[in-house]
Amino acid sequence: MLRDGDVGGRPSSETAPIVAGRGLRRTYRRRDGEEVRAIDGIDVEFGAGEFVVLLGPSGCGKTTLLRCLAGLESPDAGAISLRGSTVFDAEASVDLPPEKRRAGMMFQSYALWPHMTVQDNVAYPLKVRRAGSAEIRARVDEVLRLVGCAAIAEQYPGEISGGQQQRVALARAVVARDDLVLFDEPLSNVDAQLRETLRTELSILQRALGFTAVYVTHDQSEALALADTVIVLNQGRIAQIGPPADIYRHPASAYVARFMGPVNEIPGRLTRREGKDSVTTSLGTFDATRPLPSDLGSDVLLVLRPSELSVGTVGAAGRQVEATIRSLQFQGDYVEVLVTAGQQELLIRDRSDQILQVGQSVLVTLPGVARAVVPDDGLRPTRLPFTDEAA
Ligand SMILES: Nc1ncnc2c1ncn2[C@@H]1O[C@H](COP(=O)(O)OP(=O)(O)OP(=O)(O)O)[C@@H](O)[C@H]1O
Repeated sequence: MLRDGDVGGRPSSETAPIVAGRGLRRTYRRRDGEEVRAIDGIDVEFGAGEFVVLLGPSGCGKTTLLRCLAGLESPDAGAISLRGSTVFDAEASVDLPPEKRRAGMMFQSYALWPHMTVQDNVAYPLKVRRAGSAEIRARVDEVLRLVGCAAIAEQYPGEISGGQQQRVALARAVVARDDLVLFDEPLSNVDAQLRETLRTELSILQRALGFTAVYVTHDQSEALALADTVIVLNQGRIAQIGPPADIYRHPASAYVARFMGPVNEIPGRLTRREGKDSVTTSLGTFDATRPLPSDLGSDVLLVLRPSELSVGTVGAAGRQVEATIRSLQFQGDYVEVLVTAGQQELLIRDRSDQILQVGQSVLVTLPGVARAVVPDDGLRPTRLPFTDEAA
């Protein structure tokens, strides 16, 4: 009964992806007349039960893409089909409204209605779809139990905590049991600790109910924690798409590497030894763990995460270089150590309990191989902490 809406031109198919978008483009004209391509030729395909995170800095087009899928925004070009049925096609002038796309939504801007109780808020999407009252009651009870809010069903939003409000909003987004739920930074207004709790709960709920989730965030740790597939956007285009571990360990560009967390970027040149791609840097030559897409002799950056380096572990596997400690910052679980090795600054996450001092000469152990190598874009990160303090 909840699923029999008219959803568009072509018949749905069992094997079709839940979401397929091709050639999506959306241009805005600013007040000053300048055109902004918020999304610029995007192709995507999401399967059943997949958790997809759209990730990138402010203004990269995440929200525009999500709103196009939701039907809240119309692309200028391209086509979108949901479950094999066309819901948008610029050429054929198909553009179904949001209520005909059968997608749950949890958007920052979709706050709970203050004049309705928790259970009425959650029941709303079912009422819009004209579900029967017994069905509504059963669904609302079930989903409020799932998000741990059964006891506050009769309260108004103003009478419950921020965390409870988020859980109720989540309940409202999933109550219709749509196989697609869209999230736009749903946790950005809650404090860090609660955000982690809520994202764990969301992840469990998504696996339990099995819907496809498309989730917008600019928080890379949220993306790594939640996603089956991360799509990193850069100026309206896809910079990289893949499982979180792949994107983190094998970034395709310096842009992606930097966005996924602190990095050491060691400039080098692509070389080959004994038939293997390698990178020659001021700290030595490192064999690549996989063939590199760049040409022999081209300028590249060897990308090393601070946790891949260690301080003072003589005899450890890998390559050791002499360095001087420039700065130390205690972070609880680890100490962030900034060293210089020749002209190269290196940031290290040291998890040992050793006593270190600024100015101390140490051996730093680097991995023996190059796992992440990207074309050198000529930019250098400004995010290394302590850089100003380093002598
Ligand atoms: N209604 C609009 N009118 C003009 N420009 C817009 C409009 N909406 C978005 N833009 C522009 O389109 C680009 C992409 O915006 P979008 O909101 O999709 O980015 P985002 O990655 O979601 O950013 P944020 O994380 O800040 O929400 C930005 O340059 C933005 O300024």
